[in-house]
This record gives sequence, C-alpha cells and structure tokens, in this order.
Amino acid sequence: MTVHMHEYPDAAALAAALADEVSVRLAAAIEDRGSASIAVSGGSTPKRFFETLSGRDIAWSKVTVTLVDERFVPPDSDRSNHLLVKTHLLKDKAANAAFVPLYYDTPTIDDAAAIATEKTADIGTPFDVAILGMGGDGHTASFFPRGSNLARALDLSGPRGVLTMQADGAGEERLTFSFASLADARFLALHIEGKGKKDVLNQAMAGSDETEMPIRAVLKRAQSPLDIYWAP
Ligand SMILES: O=C1O[C@H](COP(=O)(O)O)[C@@H](O)[C@H](O)[C@H]1O
Repeated sequence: MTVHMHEYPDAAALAAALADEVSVRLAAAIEDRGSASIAVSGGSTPKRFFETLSGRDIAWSKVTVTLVDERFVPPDSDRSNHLLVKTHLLKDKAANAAFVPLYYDTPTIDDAAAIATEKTADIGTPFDVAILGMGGDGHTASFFPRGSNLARALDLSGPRGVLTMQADGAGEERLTFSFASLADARFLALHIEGKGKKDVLNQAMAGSDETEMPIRAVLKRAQSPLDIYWAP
C-alpha cells in the first residue's frame, strides 16, 4: 500500500493544492472518458476545499458528484452532508454539476441504501476521485468503530454500493459506500486538519485492529495509492 503525505502550512494552502489536484483529475477523466465522477465526505473539514473547488474552471456539466457517506436525515437538515455539498460546492462554476444523493425519503434506511446503490451504479466503477475524511475516533466514511455493519462494509471482496451503519458515536443511522466502492478510486485522498487528527492518524498507522479504528483499512488495504492532505 503506497501512501503519499502532503503537508501545508495552513488550511487555505491545503484547499488550493487539493482543489488543483482534483481539478486536474476531473479534467483528465472528461478528456479520456467524456465524464467524471467524484465522491466527497461531509463533516466540518471539507468546507474550504469545497469553496475553492467550486471556483475551478472545468466542464462541470460533465461531472457527477456524490457523497462517500450520509446521515439518514432529509437534505434540509443541518446534519445533512447533502446540504453541506449543496451550500459549499454545487455553486459558482460547479453549479452545473450533477449530484446524486444517498438519502431517500423511504420507510426504512435499507430501502434508501438499495435506491442509492442503484442510482450510483454507473458512476463509481471506479470513481475518478474519492475524498475521505476521518473522525477523531478513527472512522472514515461511515465505517465507525464497532459499527453494526462494519465487517461487511470493509470486505474488499464485497459488492460496490451503499450500506447502512449504526454505531455509538455516529448519531443518526448512516448510509455509506462500501470500502470496495472507494478503495480503487483513480485518485484516493484523505483530507484531515489539525494536530489532533495527525495524532489519530499516527495512532492508526501504528496499529492493526480495524474494528477499533476503521481508517486502518484504508491505510493498509486500499487498492489505489492514498494521498493524505494535512494542515495544522
Ligand atoms: O461523520 C462524519 O465525519 C467525518 C469527519 O468529519 P469532521 O467533522 O471531523 O471533518 C466525515 O469524513 C464523514 O463524511 C462524516 O459523515
């Protein structure tokens, strides 16, 4: 497993560098295959990166954006990753990008996962770009420590698609792409900021129990090289 570490003096420099690289990757995909796909994370970290990327001059009408994971909440909830992406990425030059949500207003979360799997079947085989985040507990996407569906989610021999997840510390029930859907992205990045997250990353690199820190699956078993972007 190859890991490339990219460190920046501040969050603005990181956002610019990551937006540069992602723009190049999306433009290359459009050039090569006529369209591009990107799966992004939610949480608090990606806002500045989204704002920067939304100003980049690429053929956004040929780009499909989706989420690495989502809470089972409607898109007007302030806990929604969809709302985050709508507010900070799908605007300016990126306003013309297509967006495929993971949340659907269905009786059960399993129904929503099935619809999300179907709706995303054509765009992530593999994703041109997947940007992961990481929580202070070592979760990434919605691969939470001791999560209800963690073994299935981390099984690289499993199918592509969207799974459900419940876990202490996750808050709402979650929808998440499986590791098999993300691990072979043509550009696979982990975006983290702050000394605390660097410490968590170092702790993850030093151990092997994926149930305790699911980010270890990405660090050790992703099929694509992993580019880690960090700023204090
Ligand atoms: O729950 C989530 O958290 C992680 C990390 O979020 P952050 O606020 O610490 O940046 C995120 O990667 C994931 O997509 C999100 O659903």
